[in-house]
Amino acid sequence: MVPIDNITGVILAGGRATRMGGQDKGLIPWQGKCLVESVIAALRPQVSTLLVSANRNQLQYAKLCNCPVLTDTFGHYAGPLAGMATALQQAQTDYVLFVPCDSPQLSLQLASRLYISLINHQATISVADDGCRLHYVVALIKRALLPDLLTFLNQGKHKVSEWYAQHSLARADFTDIPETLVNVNTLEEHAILTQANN
Ligand SMILES: Nc1nc2c(ncn2[C@@H]2O[C@H](COP(=O)(O)OP(=O)(O)OP(=O)(O)O)[C@@H](O)[C@H]2O)c(=O)[nH]1
Repeated sequence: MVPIDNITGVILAGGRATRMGGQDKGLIPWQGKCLVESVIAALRPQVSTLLVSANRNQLQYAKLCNCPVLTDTFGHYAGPLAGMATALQQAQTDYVLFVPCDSPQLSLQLASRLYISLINHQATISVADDGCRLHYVVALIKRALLPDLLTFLNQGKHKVSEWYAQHSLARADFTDIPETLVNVNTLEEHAILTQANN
């Protein structure tokens, strides 16, 4: 059984979105709403508490998501790990499920697959694998890793894959539903995905 009561869900929305021309990705249109609203809808039933990690438009995120919005405390736009660290500090649960704000088709099996994989591999981090690549910011992480992450960041390091490589990492299999991990980084990808859903 997946311990939903013991999982905090965190939407990472604190990037610069340079490939999107600087537009805040979570707030771009998606099926008549903002993209982050689709992420929230998929994540909410799978976790006990929700948090958003953002470095701009915090009021808008708070209204749309109806949950606390955290601003990175480890440098401005220092990368996803900075948002993860801030969220791990705030979370009260043993597990924290991170998702990006730009993946509008997330599976309702996300938490269960990541959790089962983490337990089966006796890992501390579980990452979604679509068969072609790992989605580093779709991950279930044990909150107990916070001190280690702080040490890593305090060394001036920011690379997600480098930090993960220092830990026991499980790969959760999403090869049967890779479309649930698709994210939109550019206006072109946004247009293609919008068209595919019409
Ligand atoms: N909290 C926080 N989240 C971040 C930060 N950088 C990236 N993210 C989030 O992490 C996820 C993956 O980020 P990327 O798409 O690789 O980077 P990005 O800055 O959003 O976009 P590009 O500038 O186009 O690479 C997205 O959901 C981002 O919002 C950051 O500095 N802080």
